[in-house]
Amino acid sequence: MTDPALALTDVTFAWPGQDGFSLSCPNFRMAVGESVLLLGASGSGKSTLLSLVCGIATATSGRVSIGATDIGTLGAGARDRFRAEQIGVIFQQFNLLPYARVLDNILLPLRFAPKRKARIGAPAQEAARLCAALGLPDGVLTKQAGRLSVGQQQRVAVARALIGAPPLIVADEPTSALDAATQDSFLRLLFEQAEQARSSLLMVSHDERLGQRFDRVIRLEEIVTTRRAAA
Ligand SMILES: Nc1ncnc2c1ncn2[C@@H]1O[C@H](COP(=O)(O)OP(=O)(O)OP(=O)(O)O)[C@@H](O)[C@H]1O
Repeated sequence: MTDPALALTDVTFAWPGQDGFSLSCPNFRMAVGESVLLLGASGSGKSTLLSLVCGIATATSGRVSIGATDIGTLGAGARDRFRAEQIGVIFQQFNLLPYARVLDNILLPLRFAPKRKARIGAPAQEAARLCAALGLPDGVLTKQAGRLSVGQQQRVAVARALIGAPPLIVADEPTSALDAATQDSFLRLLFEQAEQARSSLLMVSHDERLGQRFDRVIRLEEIVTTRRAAA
């Protein structure tokens, strides 16, 4: 039997601190190649859940598995390497290095992921292919990332997540800064490239209009129970 792309089983987690926010997720699974949109209001715990999926935060109890690997069994260094190899992350604020060239930003995850790098013959050519497929202009690879428009930076963040075809792409509100027409073309390009790489795609958003393209649309409260320690 094939392992799911992602499986959360009996997961609990609490942020430290007096007004600690905690959540539990008894069971959430994504099949290989599946696309899922998780909807939730601001502050409902979407980014917290993604941090658990990426191993940036570690569950207090339960299991978070990517493919066959329970990431809770990995030490901090091994978890960082595993994330670089297996997960393409698109952050809400893109997290590009503004003074570095676009090319260096896109190739950054490969530096920590030799197997992901080995999947590509020529990294610079693959970066150029992704930029063209994502509608970025010729010559963009040598530009400083911080000098691009917001929409272009968003596309660079997608190219960085997709390079080397990681099995799982995780995206935190990646369209929040775009107008409706740009959102649509951005999502189309993201889906095309994720499908080509056969990556599963987990996106969180508060925007219900994004749902049409996804295999499944789930409200966070369907899979997660949250609590705040202090009222
Ligand atoms: N690093 C942190 N340390 C302590 N508490 C945190 C931390 N990050 C988030 N929280 C708590 O977790 C709660 C949920 O936040 P989270 O960012 O997961 O929600 P969200 O649904 O992604 O919100 P938004 O849509 O506004 O980004 C917050 O209200 C906050 O109290």
